[in-house]
Amino acid sequence: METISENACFGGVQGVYRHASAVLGCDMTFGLFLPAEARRHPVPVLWYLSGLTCTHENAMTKAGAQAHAAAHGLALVFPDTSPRGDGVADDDAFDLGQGAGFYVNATRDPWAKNYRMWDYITDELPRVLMAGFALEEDRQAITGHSMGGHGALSMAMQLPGRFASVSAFAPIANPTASDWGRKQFTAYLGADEGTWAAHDSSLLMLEHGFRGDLLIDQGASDQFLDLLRPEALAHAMAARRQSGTFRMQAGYDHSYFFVSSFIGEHIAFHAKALAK
Ligand SMILES: N[C@@H](CCC(=O)N[C@@H](CS)C(=O)NCC(=O)O)C(=O)O
Repeated sequence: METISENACFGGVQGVYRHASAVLGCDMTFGLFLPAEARRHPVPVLWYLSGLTCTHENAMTKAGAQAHAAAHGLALVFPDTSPRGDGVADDDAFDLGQGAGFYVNATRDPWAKNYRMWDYITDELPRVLMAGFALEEDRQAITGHSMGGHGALSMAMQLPGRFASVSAFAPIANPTASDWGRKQFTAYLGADEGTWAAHDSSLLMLEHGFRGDLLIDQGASDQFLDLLRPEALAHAMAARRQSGTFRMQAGYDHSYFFVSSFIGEHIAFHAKALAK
């Protein structure tokens, strides 16, 4: 693993690191914030999965998360959103290919060779992190924005016991019924919609729910509401009688101004769940 940068940040360190990913078949870059406590003992960790067009850098520089993580003694992981590089398949559209891995393991060409973001986030990167840094493997939580909210919710529901809590900012809540989902699942997973359900938070909510603490924030003035379909997840939570909070935030759009407005509440929410 190569250190790209390490900067002092709220008493801790904001690092950026690169490693060779065997799962994705390319080099991957991630951001990791370690609070001051990590110098003395392993600390709990909050994963932040980003949305379309993002690298590890967007949330790391725009969400304003580090001050809150430092206050609660939490580490933050900021992974990239897809495999990268000249030899990795891509598409001209911003919502397919590099920057748009959708947190699935692709089974269709040309994507199958590198696009295994599910395995990367749930298996390979955790092993890299736990081996290399002072992190507590049994105290993890997950959040994400948009496509990353979809990834966070899917992983939390599919991996019971892994995450104490899950939250999401404007998640792609019902991708099997949205052009942010149907297009990508057709490309990555093929036309058989039976394989898609495992990656739809509203369907997973109806089938599994989440055993742990759950918080969703959605801007009521989000320009992508018709693609995100928050109502499907809200209906599923009610039908499942899922404990948790779903908030429509008046006036907020899809941007990082929305994320940064509520990140402090999300981090406090995860810190409380991780302290149980
Ligand atoms: N570029 C796309 C929108 C992409 C977009 O809004 N991406 C969100 C996540 S879905 C994001 O976080 N963008 C990067 C940023 O704001 O830093 C468009 O104009 O339609």
